[in-house]
Amino acid sequence: MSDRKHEDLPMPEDLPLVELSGVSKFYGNIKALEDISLTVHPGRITCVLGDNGAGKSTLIKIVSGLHQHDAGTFRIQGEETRLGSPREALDRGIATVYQDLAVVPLMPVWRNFFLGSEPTVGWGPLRRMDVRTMRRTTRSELLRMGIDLRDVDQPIGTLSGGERQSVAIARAVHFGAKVLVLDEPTAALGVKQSGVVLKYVAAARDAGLGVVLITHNPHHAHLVGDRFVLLKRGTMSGSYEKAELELDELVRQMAGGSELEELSHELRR
Ligand SMILES: Nc1ncnc2c1ncn2[C@@H]1O[C@H](COP(=O)(O)OP(=O)(O)OP(=O)(O)O)[C@@H](O)[C@H]1O
Repeated sequence: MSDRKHEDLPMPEDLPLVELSGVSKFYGNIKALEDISLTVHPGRITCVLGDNGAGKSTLIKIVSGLHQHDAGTFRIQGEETRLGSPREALDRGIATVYQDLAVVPLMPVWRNFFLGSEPTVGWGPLRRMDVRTMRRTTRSELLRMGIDLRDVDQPIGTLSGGERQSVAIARAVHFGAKVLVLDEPTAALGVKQSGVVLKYVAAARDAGLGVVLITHNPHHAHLVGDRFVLLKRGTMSGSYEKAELELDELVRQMAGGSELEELSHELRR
C-alpha cells in the first residue's frame, strides 16, 4: 500500500535550484536587504527589479558567493548553504555574468571563451593548449545558442556589448551551469542589442537553466520573465507570477507609482 505522506514529499526535480527565504544582509549598521525570498527553477526566468540602492547587487553577491547572508536561509537544491567564494558557487552550478565582463579585450573570442579552463594536448614538456578544440568548440557552442559570429578569431574587444554578453551566456551554458545570474545585461545597450541579449537569455532558459535576471527595466523583464521580485530600499515590495502582473502595472511599480504622482503634484505650477 502506498504511503500518502510519502507521495506528498517533493520529488528532487520539483526542488528549486536555488531558494532564498527571509534573507537579510547588513553592512555594519546599514541594512542592505531585509526578509527577501525568491526561488529559481529549471527552465524559468526570475526577474529581480529595483531602483538604484534597492539591494540588487547585494542579492547577486550572496547568490554568487561573494558575500554571505546574515539571516534567513539559502538553499541549493534543497540543501542549506553558505557559499564561501565565487569558485564554490560555480562548483555548485551557479554562474554569474556581470555587466562589466571580465574579458581580455585583445585576446580572440575562443581564448576568452575558455579562459581559465583551457583544454590541453600532449604530456610533460610537450603539453600545450588545444587551440583547435577551443576554436571548434567555441564556434559550435555559439551556433548552438543561435549566435553567429563572423569570426571566433577576432579579439573579443571588437565585439559589440551585446555580443560579448551573449558569448558569456553561451560560455556559462557550455561549462554546465544550472543557474545563470545576469547582472543588468541590457543596461548599457540600445534597443536592438538588448533584444539580441534577451534572445540568448531565453535560449539559456530553453536549455533548462534557471535564470535570475537583475534589471531595472520593466519592459525587458516582462518580455522574458516568468516571475518578478520587486525590491525597494532593501525590502521586497512584491513578488508576482507573470499571469498576475500586466506590463503596465510593472512599469507603474518601477516608476515609483504613488511617488511619481506625489512628485507631479509638487512640480505642478
Ligand atoms: N560595501 C558596502 N558597505 C556599506 N553599504 C553598502 C555596501 N554595499 C552596498 N551598500 C548599501 O546597501 C544598499 C543596497 O545597495 P546595492 O548596491 O545592493 O543596491 P543596487 O540595487 O544594486 O543599486 P545600484 O543599481 O545603484 O547598483 C545601499 O543603500 C548601499 O548604499
